[in-house]
Amino acid sequence: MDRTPEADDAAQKKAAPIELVGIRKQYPDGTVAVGDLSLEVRAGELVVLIGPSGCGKSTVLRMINRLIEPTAGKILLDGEDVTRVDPVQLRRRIGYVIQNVGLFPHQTIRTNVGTVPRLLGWSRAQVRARSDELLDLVGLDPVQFGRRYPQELSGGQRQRVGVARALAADPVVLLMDEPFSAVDPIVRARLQEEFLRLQEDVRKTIVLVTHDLDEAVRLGDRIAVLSQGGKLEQYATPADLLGRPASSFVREFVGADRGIRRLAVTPVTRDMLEPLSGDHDGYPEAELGSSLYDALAAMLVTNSDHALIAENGQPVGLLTRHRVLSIDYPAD
Ligand SMILES: Nc1ncnc2c1ncn2[C@@H]1O[C@H](COP(=O)(O)OP(=O)(O)OP(=O)(O)O)[C@@H](O)[C@H]1O
Repeated sequence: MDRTPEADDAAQKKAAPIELVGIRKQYPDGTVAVGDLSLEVRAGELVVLIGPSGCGKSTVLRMINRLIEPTAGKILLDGEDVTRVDPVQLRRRIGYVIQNVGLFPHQTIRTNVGTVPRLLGWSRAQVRARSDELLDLVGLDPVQFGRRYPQELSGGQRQRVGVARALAADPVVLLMDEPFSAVDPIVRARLQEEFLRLQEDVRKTIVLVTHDLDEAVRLGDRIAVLSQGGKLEQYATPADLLGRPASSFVREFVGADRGIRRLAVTPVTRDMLEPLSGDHDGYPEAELGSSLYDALAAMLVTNSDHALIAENGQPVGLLTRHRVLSIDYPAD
């Protein structure tokens, strides 16, 4: 989507940066869930926390909105130390979406979405207008769904209501803990797509926890890989993480099929192309900037060794199957 710098500025003001400085969480029984973690998340950035079960991902997330109090360290939201802010006030600025959504079963969808605006003392008319606007934004018709109860919705629809509710008071940060894991893989892929489009519009600062590397690669601007005790193993863009794992832990974590995953985050660029020559009838087409994965898939489906690459509909060169399969892997 094209955005003017002014529109970007306006959007950015609705999001705030987060900085974790040496945070630690030791539970009363002595378990060190997070030892010493520092991480900065830029305003409007979507950062994914990933790592093996029990490595401290949820603990980190819940320290940001103070559902869990850190044992040491600082968490700065827009430069302000969150431990000095009243937790209730803080949570109104931070949307929180969890796996099973946690909708109130005896309230209608519209009432569920309006929860925080109501707490903030908005008028009935304002709350209703905002709820309907949000339902629309997440692709649910307010007329059709507004008066239903949560159990009258599918899992995927409930998940969208959870996102709408978290966005209702226009928070500066959205925390999401396994938001899409309760739905089947097809619905999940659709929700992820819709969510990315939504993020284009709202540009919140988002910290999302997942177990699913494909989800991390698809959604994250940057991915933080954690190991036990909340140790930060690598913090990088999806392409960097897959292309240059920083340690043997990360290499193992991203798995043997990282090459294929990497194709999905590497765009077709001009320097990969061979000049146009002769007859290219029958070659599959792909756009410059589309992923190598999509270009390769088109070649495989048509059993062709070449794809015709176009920019704005105009052919600009040829990509070969060999070139796709020989993208560089910097020495690990
Ligand atoms: N209240 C508690 N008391 C003691 N230990 C706890 C408590 N809550 C969590 N832990 C421990 O802290 C560690 C981190 O837990 P956390 O839930 O943050 O991990 P996670 O990475 O989100 O795990 P998962 O992916 O399985 O959800 C785990 O070893 C967990 O057993």
